[in-house]
Amino acid sequence: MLSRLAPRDPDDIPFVRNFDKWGFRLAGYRSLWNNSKDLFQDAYGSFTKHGRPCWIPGASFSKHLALPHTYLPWMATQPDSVFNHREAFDELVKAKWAIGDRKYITEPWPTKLLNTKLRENFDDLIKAFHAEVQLAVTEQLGEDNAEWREVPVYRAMKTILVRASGRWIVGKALCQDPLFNRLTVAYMDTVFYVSGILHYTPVILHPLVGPLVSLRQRYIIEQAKKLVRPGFEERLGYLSSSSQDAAPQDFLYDAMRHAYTSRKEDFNLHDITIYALYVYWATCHQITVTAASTLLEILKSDAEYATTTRLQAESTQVFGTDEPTWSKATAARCSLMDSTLRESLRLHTFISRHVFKKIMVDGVKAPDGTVLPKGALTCVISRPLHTDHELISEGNKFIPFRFAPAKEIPEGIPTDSAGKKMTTITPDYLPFAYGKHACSGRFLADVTLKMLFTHILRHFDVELSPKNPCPQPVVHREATLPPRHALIRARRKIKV
Ligand code: HEM
Repeated sequence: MLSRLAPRDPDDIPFVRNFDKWGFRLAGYRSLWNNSKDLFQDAYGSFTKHGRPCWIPGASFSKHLALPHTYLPWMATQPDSVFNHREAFDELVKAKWAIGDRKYITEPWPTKLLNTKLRENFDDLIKAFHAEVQLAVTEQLGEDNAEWREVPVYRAMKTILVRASGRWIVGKALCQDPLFNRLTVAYMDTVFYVSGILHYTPVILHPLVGPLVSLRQRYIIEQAKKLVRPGFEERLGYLSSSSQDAAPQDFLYDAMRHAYTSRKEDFNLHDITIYALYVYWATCHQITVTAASTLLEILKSDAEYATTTRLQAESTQVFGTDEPTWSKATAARCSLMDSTLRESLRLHTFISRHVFKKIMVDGVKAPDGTVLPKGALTCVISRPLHTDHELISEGNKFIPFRFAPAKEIPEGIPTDSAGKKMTTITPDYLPFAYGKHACSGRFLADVTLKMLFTHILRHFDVELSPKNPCPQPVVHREATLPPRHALIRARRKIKV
């Protein structure tokens, strides 16, 4: 039935809210600016939920093609030469201005390097993160076991995760340098600032506006290069040495070695610094949003679900009272924590759409016969899908343990979603995207988030600050973020 109704000509694909028509066009772009939540809900409810693609208002006064999530298994079989995610990201992020150049996104080698590291050195990455996370948490939450410390949760999570991830990105010395970490955070924030402004600037003006809005980013890169230089020079020595055993095991060295042997044009301080900053942005931003949102939700849901008590009990059951030993296997045993994280990702992903691709060729035909136009930037609308009451009960409510194995779900909690893991991707759960370019770091994110929260809950009393008893996520244009100034208070537990 659907295939008979499917548009055979790309020009027949419908527009949400008729935004192609005069009178509706401006309203469409205005909604993207000030009410994207309702706009995406309409596109999902009227079209994509029912298996039909539609055009939605897109970046820089363009249009994007929202595809039904039911296309995903078919899309996953298509090569990058048909659906390309790097080209889509370049267009969305405006990499030339926001990152420093297009190549940092479009070149596949840094991601390949990272994927190899994630595959072959997973345990070393966990060890590096573990070594740093305890110091980073103490730095943010303090050591006082008498007085509460008020902590801005989003900033604290960002600082902790940047410092701890830095251990495997740039090594111990640099990841403990507060100035370098501040520059890294500033770089990450400026990526969004620059791409956000260009998102709402007509393309024709980008060559004028781009250089101006990216001035700050270029300054940050120059400052970061000064701090990376000693580590860069130290690593140069190892490149020519016959013994690699003593060489640093971080991304900085991996990137230098790769550029030295296979990519001479990138073998310089400038490019290697930006590749490292780009890796921070790609690996730390989403995990920070998840960490801050999850901590706030754990505390907000405590009264109804005894969330902190149950998570603490689980950690004692899995690890006893000794310092936990972390691996994929021990993390997998923390099923209540796993469920809490999946619930947080379901409700609080940073953006409302996922699986961005650019169609690279003519005549691409979807399984229902719809012909998709070359050049279109496609996405799958995710937030309304994640919260659809027909797919999940009480879809808009944070229910921390709903995904735990059925026998562990406390009484009174819906069991229709039992047994789904945080890292298991399906066409209706897209925080990590879908297909062969889905997040390859999700298993590391899984272990590191569990490590972080387990450490906090075991060593600190934590509660919401009385100054903000019920902090709510903030919708900013297309992004949903934890409230920037939300405070928690923390106090070190007294050792017994
Ligand atoms: C909660 C935390 C995280 C979320 C929600 C997340 C989400 C995502 C998403 C949506 C993509 C797909 C982008 C696309 O459609 O092309 C992605 C890609 C990727 N992520 Fe994550 N990510 C997280 C943490 C991490 C971490 C900690 C790492 C590494 C240590 C990582 C490494 C990667 C890599 C390498 C890719 C590119 C995969 C490829 O292109 O083949 N991510 N991530």
